[in-house]
Formats: sequence, C-alpha cells, structure tokens
Amino acid sequence: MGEKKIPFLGPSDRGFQQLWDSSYSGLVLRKSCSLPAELHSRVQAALLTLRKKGCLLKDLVRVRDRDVFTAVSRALLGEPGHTYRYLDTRLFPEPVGLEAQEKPVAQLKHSLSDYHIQDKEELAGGLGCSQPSPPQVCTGPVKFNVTLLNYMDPAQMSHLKEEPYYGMGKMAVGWHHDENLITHSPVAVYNYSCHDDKGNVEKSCWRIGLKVAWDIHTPGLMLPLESGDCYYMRDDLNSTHQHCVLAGETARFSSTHRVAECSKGTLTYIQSRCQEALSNLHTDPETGSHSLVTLQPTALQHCEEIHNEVEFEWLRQYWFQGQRYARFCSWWTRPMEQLEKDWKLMETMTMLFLATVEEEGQAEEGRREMAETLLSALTDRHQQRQTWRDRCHSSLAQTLPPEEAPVDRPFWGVDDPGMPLPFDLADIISRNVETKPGRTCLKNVLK
Ligand SMILES: O=C(O)CCC(=O)C(=O)O
Ligand SMILES: [Fe+2]
Repeated sequence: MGEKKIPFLGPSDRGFQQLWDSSYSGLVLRKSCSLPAELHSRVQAALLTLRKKGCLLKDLVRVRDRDVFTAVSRALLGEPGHTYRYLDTRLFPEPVGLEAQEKPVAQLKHSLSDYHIQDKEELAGGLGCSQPSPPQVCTGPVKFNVTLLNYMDPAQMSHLKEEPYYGMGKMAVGWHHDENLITHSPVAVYNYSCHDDKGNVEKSCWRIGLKVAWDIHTPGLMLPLESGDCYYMRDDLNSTHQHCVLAGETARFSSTHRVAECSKGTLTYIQSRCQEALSNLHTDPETGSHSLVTLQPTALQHCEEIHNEVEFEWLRQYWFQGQRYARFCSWWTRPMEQLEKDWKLMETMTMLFLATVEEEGQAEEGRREMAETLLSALTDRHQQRQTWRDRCHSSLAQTLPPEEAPVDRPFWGVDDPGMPLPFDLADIISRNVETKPGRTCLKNVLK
C-alpha cells in the first residue's frame, strides 16, 4: 500500500514494441486468425465439455510450506503413465474416458508444435492479421508431452489478488516460472475467453504479465489476449523471466503445452525402481519367509531411498488427490495397487534391515554406516509422513466434497498384523537414538 510501483508497458504505450524486442524477445504472439476456424471451434467445444463433465478441478498445492487452492481449475492431459509435478503436487493425467475431448486438444498441440517461428519480425506482423506470411518451421520439432488446461470464471471468485509490483490488476495466476520442464522447453498457450466481444478495452480482457526475474528496473510487459490467440514462451524466457495471468471479466480457458522433464516422472520409471529395490529381497520358496540378499550399506541405502520415493512421490501424491479421478474409471487404479504391493514388501525390507542393525552381539563391518543410513531414512520418512498427514487434515482439505477429499494412504493402525512396521516411526527412531545400557542401539553404534 502506498508503495511505488514499477512501470509496465502495454500495446498502447510508446516503446512497447521496443521493450518487447529488447527484453522479452522469447515471447511470441500468434493471432487467432492463424489457426483454422474449424480447429478453434473443435477445441473450444472440447474445453466446454471438459468443464461440463467436471474434469477441471482446483489443485490443493503447497506454496512456501502452506496449503492453498489454485484460483484456476485444472486438468492434465498427457501420455499414459506420464506425470507432471508442480508446487509439490504430482498430477496424474487421466486418459480413459476423456478421449473424445482429448482429440481436439491433441490436434491443437500438434498445430502449436509445428508452429515454431524463427523470425522475430513475425511478431510485429503477429499483432495484426494483415501479414499472411506463413510461419517458419523451427530448427527441430518440439514434442510437447503434457498439456495443462486452466479454467477460471472471475464472476465466481470472491477474491483475486492484486498484482503487487506493477499494479497490473487482478491475477488469476500469480508470478511464477513454469516448473518441471526440460531446459529451454517452449511453452505454448492457447487462450479461449468465453463470449469475448472484440473491441474489449485492455482492462476487461485477459492479459499476460511478464517481468524479468530479479529485476526491478526493466519495465514489465503486459500482453492482452483475444479469444483464440496463442502465445509462446521460447528459448530461455521461462527461466529468465516470470509470468502471471491477469484476469479479464469473462470466463476463460487456457490450454498450455510443455515439454516436461519426466526422467523421474513416468510409471515405467518408478516400476523399474521398485524392481531394483526388490531385487535385494529374497523369498524362500518353501517357507515364504523373507531375507535380505545383501547387507551392503550402499545397497540398503538405495533401497530405503526407493522406498521413500515410491511412498512420497507416488502413493501419497496420488491418494492426496483423493478419488477425484475414480469417477472416470481411473487409468491409475491398477498401477497404484501394484506400487502399493511393492512398497509393502519394502516395509518388510526395512524391518529386516532394522532387525539386523538392532541385533545384539553383532560386530560386522559397516554396521555403523548401516545404522546411520537407516536412521536418516527413517527420520526422513517419519517427517514426510507427518507432513502428508497435516496436508490431508488441513482445514482447506476439509472443505472438499468426500469424493475429492485427500486420503492419507497408506495408513494403518498400531497393531495391524499385516504390516511389518508401525506407521508411526517415532518409537523406533527414539529407541535407537537413546542410549540404553546393555543394548546395541544405533546411538551406541554411532558413538
Ligand atoms: O493461462 C495462461 O495463459 C498461463 C497459465 C500458466 O502460466 C500456467 O499454467 O503455468
Ligand atoms: Fe505458467
């Protein structure tokens, strides 16, 4: 309040184009008229159908250790088994049942992929439809692998934050860099403002705000969007700049296309990690009893890391988003069951590991290291379980209808005979950091 704002320029300001060229050259606008009318109508119909089917939901994300609902409602479309992670939330795209709606969006994606302008001169032409020159195809084809759809109706929002630094107006999405992308991933965004009447004054239409990161001298840039317009963030624009979305007066969809960094974000990846860990578990074919193949500290550490990864990056992430996909007959149901089975075997592995470390009268080499490894993995697990419990039971989470409410899973009671270790690891941790005479405890080992 009363603070001095940094200037920003819009299209009607002098020096706008010059500022764009000099400080925002990775931003490219592609006017609505450059896409076929038929594609517009198919994509827009698909977006409206997704809204009608209730596929677009607000995410309960985490920003600076606090839970918040996104102001926009979202849906992730993507290749089966691929996920997209942002704001401590892993989104699991749901291909089943949405296919009819996905097709036009996939078509849009291809169309946006093909269009990769080399010539920045295009920009000037791009602002009007007068220059029909076909866009140049870029150096290499872009393969967008995730599409994040956004939707917001400002009329339904009781409160939207004011853009704080420049005074650009109300924000639907605050300043951010897009996360979890490959380096220099282009981001292509299709803008569909419902019932957009042309000739809108700047204030009432949807706009994009851009700023140079860590810079309070370069003026910000404000780009108004008409329905059907697309914009691209190219080169390193997403990492060197931040962007925000400024709300107009109408309901509005955006279809955002990106190249996610998914080396650790696919179902195949986590399944193979689980296999790696489980290769250290031997099951006696006669008795069915379990034992660890190797007690090498590095191998055990590796297993405990995978254990935490599958529990916190997959199982809890998935269940935290509740049953929201269940009504579309989730593609993820079976894979998640299998991951949970694998995870449960890893609980057995940790139990065996713990038993070895706590066993009396053993003086193996590497025991100290084993003890340290175990204690650090368990402490991490314990803290992360607590964080997920808190997230699941937060007051915001309570406001969700039952079918969307977060589920704290896996969870089990103190004396669940089916589980090798307790859910709450506090006792194990504390008994192993306390000195207890006559027992070989981690604390003793660590001395
Ligand atoms: O809706 C837009 O134009 C962009 C939204 C955005 O920045 C995002 O989803 O990351
Ligand atoms: Fe973004």
